[in-house]
Parts: sequence; C-alpha cells; structure tokens
Amino acid sequence: MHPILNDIRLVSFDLDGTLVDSVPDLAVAVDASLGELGLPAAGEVRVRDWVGNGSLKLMERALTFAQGGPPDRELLVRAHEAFLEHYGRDPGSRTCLYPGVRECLDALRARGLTLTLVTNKPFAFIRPILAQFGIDQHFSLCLGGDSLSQKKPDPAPLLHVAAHFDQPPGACLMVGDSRHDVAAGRAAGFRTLAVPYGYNHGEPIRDSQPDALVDSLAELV
Ligand SMILES: O=C(O)COP(=O)(O)O
Ligand SMILES: [Mg+2]
Repeated sequence: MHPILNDIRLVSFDLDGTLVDSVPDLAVAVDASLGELGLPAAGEVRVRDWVGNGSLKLMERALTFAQGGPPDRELLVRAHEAFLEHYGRDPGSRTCLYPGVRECLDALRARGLTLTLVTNKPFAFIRPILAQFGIDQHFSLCLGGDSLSQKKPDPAPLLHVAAHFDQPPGACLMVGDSRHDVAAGRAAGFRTLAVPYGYNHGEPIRDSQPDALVDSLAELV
C-alpha cells in the first residue's frame, strides 16, 4: 500500500479525469448544444480544458469561446438545459475507465476502507456512469456538484462526507485530477493525492502541491 494510506479510513474520489475519461461524451453534448443555438462546435481538445467546475461553468466557457465573449444569463440557461438533455441521453458510450482504477477500488474495499465519490458533475449522471463499469457498489456515498449548495474547491462536500461517516478529516484522503480537488481536500483537512492524466485547465497538477502524486491509481495499492 502507498504510504499516504497510513491511518486513512475513508477515501473520496473525484470522477471526471480521475476514474473516467469522460471528455469524449461531454464534448459531443457540448457541441450538440452549441449547434442547436447556431454556434460553432468547440471540439474535444478545448472541452478537455473546461471540465472541472460543473456543467454550468462548462457551458459558460463553451459559449464564451463560441461567441467570443461571455454569454448573457438567458443564453447560458438555455445552453445548459440543452447540454443536460444531450448528455443525459448518452453520458457513457465514449467514456472509459482509466487503467488501474478497478484494481485500486477493489483493493481499497478489500482493506475495509469507506469509499465515496465527490464530483462537480451533476448528481443524476453519476450512477449511470459508475454502473456502466460495474463499480457503483464500491461507493458508500456519492455527491454531485448540485448535491449541496457549495461544490469543490469549497471544502463543504468533503466535510459533509467525513461527518456522515463520523471520521475526522485527518483520517480521510481526497483523490483527484484538478487543482479544485487539491484545494478542497486541503481546506477540509484531508490528505490529498493527485493523478496527472486528467483535466486541470492545461496546468500541471504538481503545481497545486498535493501530498502525493501517482501516475496510475494502481500505484496506491
Ligand atoms: O463536471 C465537472 O466539471 C467535473 O467533475 P469532477 O469534479 O468529477 O472532475
Ligand atoms: Mg476531475
């Protein structure tokens, strides 16, 4: 086991960019929504840098790109509704589990740790994606970006999870791919572990100074 797991009882995983590469499906839904509004497609490479602050922010970034400036509220609401509809129709067919994820989850559960999922993705999409890979049963609690009034980088979702399972934050680990995961984990008093292969707005995750960094979640176990 990786030394960062010493005395850890609960692990909170990020979803997009940490457990699954979901950008191919996100990009299709973003581009379909832009197209419906008569705007040009953004493409997967751009969408990759826009994921991490939830679906509303994703569409705000997409509209800002497509129109060359920030959208007004009404357009943003329409675009977001279109995104939720398109993504909801097919949130997983192009999405893959990253290497090492399944082994990591199996081993941590076998060790008796409580596993939770804290994503900024809307809650409704979490279970279908986890179920598609048969890993939904590993998670004792899942929170989406719309589950509480605050989302990462705010520590509230992590503090909620720790309190729910009656664990002190020092016995908890946040595992994620973005600076928002590291910031939320640090602010909550969790230990932080990052992976470099996900989505971090084009920046190296090392710059966020997580407590540990692994190339694959298989290295954790
Ligand atoms: O929906 C997002 O913006 C990203 O979600 P994540 O928190 O699972 O990376
Ligand atoms: Mg992420």
